[in-house]
Amino acid sequence: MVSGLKSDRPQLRRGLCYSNEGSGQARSPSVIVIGGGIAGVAAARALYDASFQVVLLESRDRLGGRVHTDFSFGFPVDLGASWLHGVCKENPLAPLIGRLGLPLYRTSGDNSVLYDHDLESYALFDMDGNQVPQELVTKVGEEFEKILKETDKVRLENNEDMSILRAFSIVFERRPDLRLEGLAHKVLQWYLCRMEGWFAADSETISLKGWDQEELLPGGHGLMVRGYLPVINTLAKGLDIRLGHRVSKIARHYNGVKVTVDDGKTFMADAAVVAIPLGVLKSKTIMFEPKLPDWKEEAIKDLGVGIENKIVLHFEQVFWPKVEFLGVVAETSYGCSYFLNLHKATGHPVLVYMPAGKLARDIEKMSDEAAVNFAFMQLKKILPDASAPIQYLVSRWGSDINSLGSYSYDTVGKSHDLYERLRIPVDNLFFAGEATSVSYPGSVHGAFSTGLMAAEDCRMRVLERYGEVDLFQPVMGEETPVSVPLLISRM
Ligand SMILES: Cc1cc2nc3c(=O)[nH]c(=O)nc-3n(C[C@H](O)[C@H](O)[C@H](O)COP(=O)(O)OP(=O)(O)OC[C@H]3O[C@@H](n4cnc5c(N)ncnc54)[C@H](O)[C@@H]3O)c2cc1C
Repeated sequence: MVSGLKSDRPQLRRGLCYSNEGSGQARSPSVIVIGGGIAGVAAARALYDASFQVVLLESRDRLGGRVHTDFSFGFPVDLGASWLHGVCKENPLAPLIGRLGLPLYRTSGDNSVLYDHDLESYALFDMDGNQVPQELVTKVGEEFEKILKETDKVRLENNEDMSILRAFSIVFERRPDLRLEGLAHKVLQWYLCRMEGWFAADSETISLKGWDQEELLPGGHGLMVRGYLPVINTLAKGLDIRLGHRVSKIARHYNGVKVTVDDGKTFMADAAVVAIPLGVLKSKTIMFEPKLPDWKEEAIKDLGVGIENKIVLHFEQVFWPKVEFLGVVAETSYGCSYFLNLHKATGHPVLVYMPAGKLARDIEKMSDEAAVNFAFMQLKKILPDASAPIQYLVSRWGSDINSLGSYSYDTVGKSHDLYERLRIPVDNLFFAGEATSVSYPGSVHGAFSTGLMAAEDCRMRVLERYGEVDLFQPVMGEETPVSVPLLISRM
């Protein structure tokens, strides 16, 4: 339970002795949070409520990071995260979403195939615009599950890791009866395409050993109908936030940290929470002094980061079937595609094209207009009478220097404990963000939890140094969460 929604901040206690570059002034413990995504904002909120002096440095001119609700159509549309994965009270974000009264629209329930789609929620078409019969979609969905079970056997028999794609081909060699032909094969490729979307990566790079190690909460998947931004804004209320502050150097000393931003300005504190994306850490654009230990650098290098994007198309009116997803099946998963129908959840005539992996990377090389045209051409294949969009939005999470990727995933041959290694603190640096979440990587609720965890570790460590652990409120665990039911429509 985040204590961040308390309106009255406990009184700062004085008397902790902190030497700031020789100033020797008595002051309260202090922390710099780097990165204003959900992880950073949650950490900053928790430490502020635990009476720390907190400053949050964010490189963009907005908060939220990979939570990005855009309002340029006159209503909220999420260009980054839009689902709450696991619509249930066990979800770490549920108390906050419940208390804010934010409605959720469930696109799939507990009976999801693989992770995020159930069999009733979509309409699939071939390239000629013929709808795939629903019985075939259901049958192939069941076959897909059987194939996945067979890959499990392959995993158990082999010490060496391999890609999901390789495991599929081994299964087909052993069980030719699971091979599908013609239209059924194309539908199977569509399932694979959806699986690749979940990891934002291609099946030849996803680890057989690691792909299902995350924890899936019950309750299916719910779209945040009013966008995710209210969650960020609530957590950020009253904090000292410096937008447009791109951190370029993080130096740690025996008694604190010194953080430098692009224009040379420096900030000092007892500790820092580093809540920047894995892609940015990989790019080495932030200098750590002294350098991070080898085990941390290796974890940064080895954990995968994939790309998923959204091309949001706003139409004059609805001309498509009333389903959650529209899909195009093809010979290869690269050729398949899908659109999320936002009309069902929000009432607005909007379709969201969502490419992932290599396709997303290829589309990022195009101009916005060309990307929109590409998505529209996919739509025209299945609905030849489709009218052109009146407005659009295009995300570029792979090339945006503030993210350099969409979310993390397990690559072939690398251990799942990389997430934990990314999280482990180094001296007075505490790490947070989706890529530090062992249980829920690549998600908003996972990133949120790591923010709280880093805040609590930081609080303990800083106060232990002064022998003051009992003087300050714990970051979490003392409040009994108020149970407010989630507002869910569909199912
Ligand atoms: C297209 C897409 C769809 C997604 N869909 C879902 C979904 O439906 N449900 C779900 O649960 N998750 C989804 N995710 C994943 C989810 O968005 C992320 O896991 C989560 O938002 C990550 O939060 P974070 O705080 O770890 O990182 P971020 O939100 O990326 O925050 C990091 C912050 O650090 C800032 N920063 C970067 N460099 C610097 C620097 N040098 N100095 C200072 N600040 C810096 C960034 O600007 C950013 O604000 C999706 C992601 C994408 C991209």
